Amino acid sequence: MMTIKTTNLGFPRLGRKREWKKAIEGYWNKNINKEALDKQLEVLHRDNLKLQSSYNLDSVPVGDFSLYDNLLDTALLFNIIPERFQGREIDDDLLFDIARGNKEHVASALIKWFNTNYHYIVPEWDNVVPKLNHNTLLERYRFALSLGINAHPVIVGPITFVALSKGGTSSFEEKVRQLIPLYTEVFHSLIQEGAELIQVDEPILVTDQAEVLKDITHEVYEAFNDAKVADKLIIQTYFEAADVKFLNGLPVKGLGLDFVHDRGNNLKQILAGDLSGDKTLFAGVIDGRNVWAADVALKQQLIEKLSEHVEDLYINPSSSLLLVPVSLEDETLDEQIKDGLSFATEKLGELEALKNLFNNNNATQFNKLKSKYETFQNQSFKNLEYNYNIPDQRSSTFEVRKVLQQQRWNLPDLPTTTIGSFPQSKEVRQYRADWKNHRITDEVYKQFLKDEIKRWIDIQEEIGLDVLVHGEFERNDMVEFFGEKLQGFLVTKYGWVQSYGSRAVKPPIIYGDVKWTHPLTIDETVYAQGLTNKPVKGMLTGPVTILNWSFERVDIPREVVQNQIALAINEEVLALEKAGIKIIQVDEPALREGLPLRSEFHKDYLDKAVHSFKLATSSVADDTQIHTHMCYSQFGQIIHAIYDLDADVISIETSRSHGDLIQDFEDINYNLGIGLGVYDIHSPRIPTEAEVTNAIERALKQIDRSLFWVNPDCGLKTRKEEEVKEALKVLVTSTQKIRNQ
Ligand SMILES: CN1c2c(nc(N)[nH]c2=O)NC[C@@H]1CNc1ccc(C(=O)N[C@@H](CCC(=O)N[C@@H](CCC(=O)N[C@@H](CCC(=O)O)C(=O)O)C(=O)O)C(=O)O)cc1
Ligand SMILES: N[C@@H](CCS)C(=O)O
Ligand SMILES: [Zn+2]
Repeated sequence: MMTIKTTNLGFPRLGRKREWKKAIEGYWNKNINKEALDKQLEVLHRDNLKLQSSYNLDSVPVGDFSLYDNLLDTALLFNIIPERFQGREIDDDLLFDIARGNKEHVASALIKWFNTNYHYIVPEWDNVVPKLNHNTLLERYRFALSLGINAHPVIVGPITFVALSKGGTSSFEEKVRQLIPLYTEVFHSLIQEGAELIQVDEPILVTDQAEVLKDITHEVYEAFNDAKVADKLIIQTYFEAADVKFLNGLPVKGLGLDFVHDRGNNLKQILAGDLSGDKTLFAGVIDGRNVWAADVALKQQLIEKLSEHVEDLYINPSSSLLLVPVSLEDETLDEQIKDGLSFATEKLGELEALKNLFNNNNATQFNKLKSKYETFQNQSFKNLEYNYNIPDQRSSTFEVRKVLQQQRWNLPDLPTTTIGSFPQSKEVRQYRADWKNHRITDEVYKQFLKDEIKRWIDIQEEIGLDVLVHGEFERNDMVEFFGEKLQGFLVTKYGWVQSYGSRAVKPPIIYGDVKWTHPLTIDETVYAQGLTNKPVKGMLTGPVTILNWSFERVDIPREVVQNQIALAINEEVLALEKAGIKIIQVDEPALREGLPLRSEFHKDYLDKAVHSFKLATSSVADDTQIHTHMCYSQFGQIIHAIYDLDADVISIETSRSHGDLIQDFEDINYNLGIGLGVYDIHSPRIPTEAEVTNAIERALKQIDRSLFWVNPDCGLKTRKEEEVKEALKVLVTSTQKIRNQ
């Protein structure tokens, strides 16, 4: 049996107690200076490297640590600076301004990293002059060497970098060609410093785009070969299967393939002999984006199979561990469930156990993990039940429902509303933290929530909105909150995962059958409704989003879990309706994110998503109005599925995409209620009346006026109270003026 080696593709930068977030926000808020920030981050970076190294990895990744986002780091390295920020010194303050915007300029766009809930900063090519700036990757590599750690640099590859960029007049190929000498220079510098492996992330090569990118991919890696750097490069892919034969034809040292999310297709190609003997394989055998302990016995078999076809084998997580929490160590979870879990640190332990089994014939760790896995599996958390006898179709058509709903509410022309959340102020978060830590009683916390709801109902009435919301003050997050209340979920204390910049989420863990056992949102919603004669919209998160933003079990079909969640949400929808709440919004902002990276799998995904949304929402009476909301979405590919949801009203983010998105809806003759986001909530900037009026009027040229609603792009939880009040006043005033015309 050959010797195997272990490595990693990236580690969470947040820190066990979110030290990274606290340091960076401390600097932004001017609580610490740059020197202190650098010092704190250096400690965290060093600890991350040392921790990984302590698991006997043959190589530890370096370059994954960042002050905000890796794609942004690469953009700065190659001087791809947005035009409006050009001319400034290339330093960390520039990096933060590009990521967050400043008084003068808007930030660069944030987009989901493939099918994950992590967001990267989109590089902008307008009027850029690519060149090599300060070589931060070399600096980070030297840092690892100075700690005596055997490390390999990680960088996003040129094909993926350009594919995820926007702007500029040059073609895709021209942009890539401009980058070749710059990448080459960086690779040279690293090799000179002693790098034996360089991990070049090219996840774009597992998507539908891979086919048309073959020629340029070939050209780039041949050029690296001519420059004598390719023999150190590993082309790293993840999240889907790659075309192994094609990648094998590139003159590089090795390939990184995902053997967890590849639907078996990477393995098939390896077994078919598509990888030649001179290539090193970096096999992603441990799930890098879920929290379940590996079935080590199964992994042992997988490694055995691979080793029969590969001469030089590394095993590693299937993707960067950025997508999972840092460590289980601080969690006080039910031991039975804890046995079944594995966060980033524990995953490194799984790799070490497998390595010791194969190389040293030492099965001690392996047997321990195997027995834990079996203990967890033998528990009866799941019965896979989801029998149901409820409709997945509204009983009447939209035309009939619309008349009945209008009779009930008599809403004005162009009704105004918001998306659900109001500011999660420091005070709101502090009250919740105090309540969770038993520093205040349930009564005090509940009274605070009531006061906050009342204050915001009054504000909404004063501003003149038509459909009000209670504000979501009782929620830490739109998914974690439901995870806390539904059976079958558990929530962690420190299981944070970076979502964008310094913002993190704590995805709940679905460990068993999901069930609704008691009302989730009734108290707050009914209380809010009792304070006003205007309708208050109930506010729920939909099954597709709850599933996507949780860690789901991998041994239960997704469809089963999704439908179990749908049934639970359906119970809540009916409970709200029974309590007199007849407008109910079921948010699905993650519907687009979960779309498979290969179009051949889209239909199956979308059919199941639509079915579960309809299970959750179709049981209501005709005159109950179902809303849904989506944001961060590129709608083109999923527009038909959105129509099929048959929601009475959809509110969507549009302000950043201007007219394009409205066109998508017009193209399919979308004929249901539609609320267009008329201003960008990610920016503290207050929109002008002219901007909002213009957004509404432009949309009304394409959308039937009787179907049209006016709302912000998304929830307002990250904004300050004054910003929200001012912006909503502008929204209502602009709408009223258009009504009166
Ligand atoms: C719509 N978005 C969401 C996504 N995914 C989700 N699961 N949820 C989403 O809403 N994906 C796409 C986008 C991403 N957008 C965001 C927006 C905002 C955040 C965010 O603000 N995250 C917060 C953490 C929020 C939270 O859960 N807070 C808890 C705990 C608060 C806390 O830190 N408490 C302190 C003590 C109190 C204090 O002093 O402040 C502590 O425990 O130490 C709560 O409110 O109870 C963030 O800060 O990162 C994320 C994604
Ligand atoms: N109702 C949620 C949706 C966010 S996507 C909110 O308003 O925050
Ligand atoms: Zn949203």
